[in-house]
Amino acid sequence: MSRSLSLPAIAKLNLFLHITGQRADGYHELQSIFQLLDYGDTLHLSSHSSPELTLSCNQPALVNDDNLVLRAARLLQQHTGCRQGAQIQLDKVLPLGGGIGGGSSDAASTLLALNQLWQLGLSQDELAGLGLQLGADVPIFVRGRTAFAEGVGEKITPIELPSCWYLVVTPDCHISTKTIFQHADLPRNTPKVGLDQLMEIDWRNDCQALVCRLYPNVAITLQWLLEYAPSRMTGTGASVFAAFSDRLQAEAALRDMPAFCSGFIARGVSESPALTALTAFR
Ligand SMILES: C[C@](O)(CO)[C@H](O)COP(=O)(O)OP(=O)(O)OC[C@H]1O[C@@H](n2ccc(N)nc2=O)[C@H](O)[C@@H]1O
Ligand SMILES: Nc1ncnc2c1ncn2[C@@H]1O[C@H](COP(=O)(O)OP(=O)(O)OP(=O)(O)O)[C@@H](O)[C@H]1O
Repeated sequence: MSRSLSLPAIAKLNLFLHITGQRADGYHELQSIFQLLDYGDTLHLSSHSSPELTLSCNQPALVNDDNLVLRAARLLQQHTGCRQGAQIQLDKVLPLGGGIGGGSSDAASTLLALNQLWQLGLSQDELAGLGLQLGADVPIFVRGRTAFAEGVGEKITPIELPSCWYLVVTPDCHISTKTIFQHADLPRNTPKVGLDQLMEIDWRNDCQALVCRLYPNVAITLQWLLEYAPSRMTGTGASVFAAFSDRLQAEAALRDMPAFCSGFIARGVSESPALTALTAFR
């Protein structure tokens, strides 16, 4: 029997990002707050009884075997031995390589949706574990909560933050996460501190100074946004963001952004709209 489901795949911001060490396998240990937003891509999925997986996308260049949507679907088939397949359409709106987790969120929503459509009954812990094999940012989207995160981002403590509007602006440079994490000049020894203390100090992103040096357009964009409100970079860039209590103020800034940028405004949410949609589907 064919079943269908549409799920959002929303963006995240790293409200701060501390790099606290490096593991033996090269991955970096972090402390961060992942703020989920109510804005992102949409996935439309239909299951069928043969194992083929097909992907279509409004950005045809993203249709390839390495797309995280297909990698997530294949991983789920391999892990469970499931012989069902799916036709998946990805409506992509999030910028690529923006530090807002677009690909990771697509992967997480694919895992959540196919677990439902194929009636696999995997727990959230199992799906988060599978997600971690695809990328460090995938588990947070599987769990679907704004959270304080440690480890490589997989040790998650949900938190409630005051609701506000975020302006997210992405300059026209594509930054590879791997390149930044492998750079010799990246600071890697910020001391680990408790969440209570982190809520008291000024927030910063340990990747920001290096990225601004390597990509002048990120530095220019940040300087521009700082005229409106306290601003920072998210993840390994290239996007920068600022919080506003009033949407109109965020809109005024968006109208003025540098010509080489794209941007959007979104509300910070405690629960991912993907999780909300999934609960309604059950
Ligand atoms: C910067 C963040 O976005 C913060 O949320 C994430 O840590 C990045 O997560 P991601 O994009 O899912 O990254 P992955 O696809 O897992 O890793 C890409 C590459 O970045 C490096 N990497 C990534 C995450 C991490 N904690 N340490 C690392 O050193 C690794 O070299 C890896 O090969
Ligand atoms: N579904 C997908 N959407 C976007 N990019 C994808 C997808 N699948 C694979 N990719 C590849 O991953 C690269 C990085 O994409 P993504 O948008 O997730 O970066 P990012 O926002 O920097 O992520 P993060 O915040 O997790 O570091 C893209 O350039 C693209 O080649």
